[in-house]
Amino acid sequence: MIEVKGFSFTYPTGSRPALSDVDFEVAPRELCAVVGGGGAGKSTLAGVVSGTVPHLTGGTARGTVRVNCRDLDDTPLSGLVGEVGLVMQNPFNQISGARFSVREEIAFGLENLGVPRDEMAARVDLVLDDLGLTGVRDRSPYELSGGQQQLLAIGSVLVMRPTVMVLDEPTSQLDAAGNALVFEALGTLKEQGVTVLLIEHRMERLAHAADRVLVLDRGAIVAKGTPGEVLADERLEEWGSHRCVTRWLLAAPPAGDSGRPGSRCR
Ligand SMILES: Nc1ncnc2c1ncn2[C@@H]1O[C@H](COP(=O)(O)OP(=O)(O)OP(=O)(O)O)[C@@H](O)[C@H]1O
Repeated sequence: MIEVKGFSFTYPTGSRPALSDVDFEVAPRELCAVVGGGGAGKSTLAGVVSGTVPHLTGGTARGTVRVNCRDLDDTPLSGLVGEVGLVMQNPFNQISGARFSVREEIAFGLENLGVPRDEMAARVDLVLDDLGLTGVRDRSPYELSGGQQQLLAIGSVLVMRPTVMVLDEPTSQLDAAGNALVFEALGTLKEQGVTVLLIEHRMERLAHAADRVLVLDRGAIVAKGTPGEVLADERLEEWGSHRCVTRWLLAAPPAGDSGRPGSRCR
């Protein structure tokens, strides 16, 4: 579960806040998409929820960010391993380069944590199966397509069993086939109970994939709601995002939209 309340942040060299008074929650098993134009604050928000901002960047922050009821202000980055996973734009940059096969690459993080060999093998096989990578398990990560490499990046995070995953434009470097693979994987994450924050500038797939959509503009949330509500908003273009009005796009409400699942912190 992600809870962000009254959060503002300015980079050390920033002349204005990158995020201003941001408020939202994402419940367990929910996929919340964040859209907005260039410089709206999307990647900064991804960094905030994954704990790198302001821990690694410095800067001035106000407000609270809690993940699974833990205040990130008081939690060192090492304390988030296994709790929050981050997947970035370019899958190529996320491959360690230290392992020869897909299977070994997925096992890499578990090896570093000293997870026993049998458990590690079982967890890796499960992730390979969940993401449809079993057929390429013995291949070099560098022989995979862009979409498969992004699945590998997702798998390397998923194997750590995070309860929250943040994906910062995971499809921006991929072709249509790669896009489809990643969006399919997002469904798998949700099925496994992962809370997902997806930064995405392309709207096409959000109508069916997201439970909630937030629109950021110059650091502030200017709209939030179901995909049907937000993607049909005439102001989207003003905010630097393209409006999606085609009937087929909004025809089917996303699964689970009738009520928000999940729990609250006490
Ligand atoms: N490391 C940094 N130091 C100073 N300012 C930064 C830094 N990173 C981002 N900014 C500024 O913070 C604001 C928000 O940037 P951010 O990258 O979060 O937006 P974005 O919505 O992800 O944009 P894009 O879609 O272009 O990647 C921008 O004004 C940007 O110039």
